[in-house]
Amino acid sequence: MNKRSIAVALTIAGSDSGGGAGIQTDLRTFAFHCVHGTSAITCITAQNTLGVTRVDAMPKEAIIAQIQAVVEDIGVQAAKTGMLLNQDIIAAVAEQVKVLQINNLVVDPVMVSRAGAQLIDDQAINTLRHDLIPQAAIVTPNRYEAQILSGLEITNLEEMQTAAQVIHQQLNVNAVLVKGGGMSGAGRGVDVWFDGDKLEVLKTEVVDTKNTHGTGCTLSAAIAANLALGHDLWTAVQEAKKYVTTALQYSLDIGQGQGPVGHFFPLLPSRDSSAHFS
Ligand SMILES: Nc1ncnc2c1ncn2[C@@H]1O[C@H](COP(=O)(O)OP(=O)(O)OP(=O)(O)O)[C@@H](O)[C@H]1O
Ligand SMILES: Cc1ncc(COP(=O)(O)O)c(N)n1
Repeated sequence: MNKRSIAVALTIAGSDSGGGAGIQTDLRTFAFHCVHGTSAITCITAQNTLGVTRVDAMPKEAIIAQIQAVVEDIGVQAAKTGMLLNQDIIAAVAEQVKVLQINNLVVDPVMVSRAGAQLIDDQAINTLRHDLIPQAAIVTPNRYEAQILSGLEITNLEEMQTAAQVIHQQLNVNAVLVKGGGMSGAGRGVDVWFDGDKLEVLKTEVVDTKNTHGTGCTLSAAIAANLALGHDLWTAVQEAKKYVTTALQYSLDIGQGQGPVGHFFPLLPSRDSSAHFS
């Protein structure tokens, strides 16, 4: 049989039963990039477009076993973390990243929902800050997460830029991308990059849709996929930003609340096709 070579990426994240965020979104994003997706599930959420109704954590040992099973046999060129839920899980994941020498790690520090609600406790945030984020190639906080990590209030682009620099310095992390999905007006969709050298603003058009569920997961998974493919970090971030913008343009109007972004847009016969969107 013909042995094909393919890049491999790992997502360490939670399951979203509604398929709009978490593991489900990450694997679709990897697949779109022709990267083989592997996963370590940290928790199971009962979730839909209206919100989360229940969360069950996986046992720490089960999470460690999943990571080891993937890395020790298959090997990964890049990885991302998403919802890690509690301090125990964050510490276990940080330990595995170190011991297994997982490179090209994208940390999406899922702590606060877009609506501003804190999802993990203060102890967990400390462990994220001290044990996991310093091992990342890049950390991708949203507006509220960047406020927590920097200790600064963020209301405009200038404050996003200051926060990115403060996070870079205080957390000793290689690069920071502060995401602007939670900003208002024209600032929505404007992200800020800082790597200790270049301070860059990533701008795209504002996509006018309520269906933005899973944008953060999609962006971090796309960065990981591009790193797995061998792109440098800055290129990976720029490509991922383009991808999430198009995915937003093709977001899915399903459920009664906030629908997910669409990952396989080029495969759809037509945006207006009633067969797909009715
Ligand atoms: N309406 C929009 N138009 C254009 N880009 C957007 C829009 N909303 C979010 N984005 C982009 O999506 C990416 C994810 O950012 P966001 O701030 O939404 O992350 P998040 O809060 O982690 O996401 P989530 O809503 O999935 O929790 C960023 O690149 C951001 O600029
Ligand atoms: C399982 C899971 N993981 C992550 C998020 C947040 O995701 P996002 O920031 O992309 O909305 C979520 N809602 N559910």
